Amino acid sequence: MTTILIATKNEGKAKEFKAFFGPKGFKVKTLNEMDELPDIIENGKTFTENALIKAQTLTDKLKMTVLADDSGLMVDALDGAPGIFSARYAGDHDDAANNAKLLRELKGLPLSKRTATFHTSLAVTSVSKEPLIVAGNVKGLILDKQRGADGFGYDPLFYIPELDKTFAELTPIEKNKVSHRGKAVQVLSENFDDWWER
Ligand SMILES: O=c1nc[nH]c2c1ncn2[C@H]1C[C@H](O)[C@@H](COP(=O)(O)OP(=O)(O)OP(=O)(O)O)O1
Ligand SMILES: [Mg+2]
Repeated sequence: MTTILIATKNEGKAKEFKAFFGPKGFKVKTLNEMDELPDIIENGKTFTENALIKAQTLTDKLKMTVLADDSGLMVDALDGAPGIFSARYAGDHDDAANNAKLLRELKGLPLSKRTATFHTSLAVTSVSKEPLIVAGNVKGLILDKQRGADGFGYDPLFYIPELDKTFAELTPIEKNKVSHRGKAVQVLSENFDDWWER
């Protein structure tokens, strides 16, 4: 059985990928189950570069098949910030502080000008293979206060007008149908088997 390592410590993310690779006959592991990890310097200028750096560094060191996700939020009124710096927007990796900072930065701006895009880049790497790279995006609006209790990160502020709900008001299955990560996984599912057999 081939093992695929999901290059994340975020169990919420990992769960979605386990649901995808488990039925394909892969044994799925996350970084939380590895004891020796190389230092990974995510110094890319794009989500895709960072996902690729994470995945390829782990494949090179561990000789394993690896999937890495790099994702984040781009707010139009902030010229695309926080972007690749989404996890550390307010300093630490702290969702509450990040959301508070986002609300401060957008204070007073009407809803129509609070447009934003969530992005996910996925990179899959394996020994002596070219990387497989896919992406997904979703557009929404940043509310002026949080709504909903599910999800993680910026979910309580990210509002989908068509659903009249934030990501934090959706079940995981509902979120997957419309989210950046759900769309990227959809594209992955259309390309993975061909790439793996190549
Ligand atoms: O669906 C999402 N719903 C809400 N927020 C989200 C989502 N997707 C990414 N985000 C935010 C959270 C974090 O502030 C940053 C991701 O950063 P990102 O480096 O990809 O993930 P991470 O550090 O949580 O986990 P890891 O690097 O171990 O995969 O963007
Ligand atoms: Mg991260």
